[in-house]
Amino acid sequence: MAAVSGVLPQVPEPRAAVFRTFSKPRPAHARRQAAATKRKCQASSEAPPAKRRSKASFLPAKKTATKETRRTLKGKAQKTFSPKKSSAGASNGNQERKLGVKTSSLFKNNPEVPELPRPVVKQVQEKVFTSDAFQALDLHPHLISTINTVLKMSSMTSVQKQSIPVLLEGRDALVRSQTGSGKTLAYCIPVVQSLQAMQSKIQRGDGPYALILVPTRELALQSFDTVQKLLKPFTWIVPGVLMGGEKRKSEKARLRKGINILISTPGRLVDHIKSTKNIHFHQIRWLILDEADRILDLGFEKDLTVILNAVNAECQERQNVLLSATLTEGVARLADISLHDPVSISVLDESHDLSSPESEAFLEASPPQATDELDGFAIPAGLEQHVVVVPSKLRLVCLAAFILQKCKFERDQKVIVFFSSCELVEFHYTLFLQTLLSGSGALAPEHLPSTSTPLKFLRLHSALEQEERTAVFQDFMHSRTGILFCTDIAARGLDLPQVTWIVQYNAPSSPAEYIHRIGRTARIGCHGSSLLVLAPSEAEYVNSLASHKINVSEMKMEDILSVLTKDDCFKGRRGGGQKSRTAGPQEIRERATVLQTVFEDYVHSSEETVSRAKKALQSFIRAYATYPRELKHIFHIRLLHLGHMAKSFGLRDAPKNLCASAMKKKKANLKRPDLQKKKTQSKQRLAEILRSEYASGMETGSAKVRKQNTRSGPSQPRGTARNPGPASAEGTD
Ligand SMILES: Nc1ncnc2c1ncn2[C@@H]1O[C@H](COP(=O)(O)OP(=O)(O)OP(=O)(O)O)[C@@H](O)[C@H]1O
Repeated sequence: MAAVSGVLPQVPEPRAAVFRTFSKPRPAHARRQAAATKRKCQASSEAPPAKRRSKASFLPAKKTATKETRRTLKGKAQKTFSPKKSSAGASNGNQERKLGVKTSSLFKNNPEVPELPRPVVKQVQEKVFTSDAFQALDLHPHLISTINTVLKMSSMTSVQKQSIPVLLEGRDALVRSQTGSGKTLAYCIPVVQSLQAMQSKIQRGDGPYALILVPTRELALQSFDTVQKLLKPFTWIVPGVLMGGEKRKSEKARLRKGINILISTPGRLVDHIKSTKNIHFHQIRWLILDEADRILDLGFEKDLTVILNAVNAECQERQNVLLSATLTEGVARLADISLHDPVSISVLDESHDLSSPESEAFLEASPPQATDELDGFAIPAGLEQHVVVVPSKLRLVCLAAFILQKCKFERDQKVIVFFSSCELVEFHYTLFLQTLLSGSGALAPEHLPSTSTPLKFLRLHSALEQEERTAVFQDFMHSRTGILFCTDIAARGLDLPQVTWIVQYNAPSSPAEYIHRIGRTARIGCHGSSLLVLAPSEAEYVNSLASHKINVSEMKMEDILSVLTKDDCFKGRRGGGQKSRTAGPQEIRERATVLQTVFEDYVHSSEETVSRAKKALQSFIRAYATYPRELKHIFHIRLLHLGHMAKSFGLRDAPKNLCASAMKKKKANLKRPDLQKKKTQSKQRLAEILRSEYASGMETGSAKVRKQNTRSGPSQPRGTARNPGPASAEGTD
């Protein structure tokens, strides 16, 4: 068992203070220094993480931007929404008049789709499997037979082959390998092996021997499931999971009885540390941080400090293991000073020669050197990445066409679509449910897609009731087909079998999140594809990805839209009911316009639906404002055409007060100091909401917001979440 390090060098980053507490209690002067840094951290951690910190605002940053936006809005009012003027070509205008729709031209006045940069990058790759069987390891025979018969696995993956022996030796470790390469078992097997082998047999009442922290509730359930299976022959070791959304009382009871391998989200564990007498850590032998880079994110800092202080106060020696597909140099540096003699395990193959022995993995005794983000992360070999550039007005029809293509005209497709906020998920989920599903929609029954494969829409985000969240997760997990709309809560760690496509409808806020999102497909040596949707002004993002060794190939929007010619439910009245044999660009445009009209008709069918669309648009703009500084030159509100963007929410007009009212409010607030205090409070509340995924679900702040949203009661669509409120641009909703 590794002894943990003593006095640590001073590290300026606030995160370092948290990380230091991996160590056992330190001398007084170091403690004083750490306390001061911790106070600083705590103060700073009141605010949401830097990339989410910018206040949810849709105010243009500069005067010039204001002018531009006004011009945009004015222009929009003049140019669009007049059936006479609408022109996807003259014939399209005719068609619209015939249909009596108010849809403006989707294909006019769009910015030119730029030629995409084609940087040549050599992607980092890893070999997933080895030829070595688990029998090669020094494991209890019952554990091996459980792996073989219950988990139905025979040979080890590269990361398992490298990690398991090292961890069984008692070393601290930093483990990095690509998504879907078997990291969960890489730490679960050594934990179970070491605990079952303890000389004095573990008693349930001893409490936790291993603490596994994961960022989301679904991941907690998933890891719990794996541990439970491995423990089948070792019934005296009791696993347990703590996560937000469950009744605190029942968790307390389970803690009282005893949990030996405790899997938890940080927020919920902190709640129990603060409020549950029966929780103690004096037996802890293992501390595991799965998705370590996420857990060490600023948003978790406060919780992690509480947890590590509680553990350090009671336990002197333990093994620390940090794992992720995207361990950055920053995390490695912190680990270097905090862990005891850690081993860095990185399964990399930059040579692309997957057959060479060196390609399997390399192992360094010390110091740990997780590759810097800039060096690139490994991407599964079976993953084909695509990008499509779509003018803002056409985003919605393009997404719908892509989904129809995959899930209606192809078999056994399972698609995950990532959005940047809960509100966006809710809006698109309801819209597609109401318009594209038989019997429920704005399309007249004879105009419904003659779905051979029925479409199945699901959605997952942190504002759903836990019960529904778990049900959706299980449903999608066991479905052969389906479309899951979600936020980044589904981006990390989830192992959903047979996902064929990942769509990033809103671009992620970092290359790491890009890697984790696409990593929900092409797992454990399988094949899969991903599609990133960009606006013309965002095309430069391809270069940004390339600088992280991420290679995407272009897909053409016209090719995606052409699926609409496969089903005559999208045909206008012109040209009778026959299926068109030769679908030219004009035909595609007309059909896209019909589909857009269906969306717009639904959105404008009631004040309620218009209001929801407006809120979703606002949520999009707020999330857009949270891209980190280094991406602001690509993702900046000033670069967006709000009128065009409104169209992608089925709105016929850009909400006029979108910018103006927000600006008025800001000016008025500046003159009223009494409101400044309120503003700070609401900022804090926003921070709470942003972090709700990791919270216990018992905080008063977030509960209030949920309650407010519940009040909308009957007006909410079926199954609508309690709080699809403001959410971050990534994984914290
Ligand atoms: N040795 C093995 N043989 C066959 N399948 C395996 C093996 N090890 C793990 N798997 C399976 O591979 C899948 C991915 O494993 P896991 O979820 O642990 O990946 P991961 O590396 O943690 O991914 P992520 O980085 O996305 O969290 C799971 O379905 C798991 O059951």
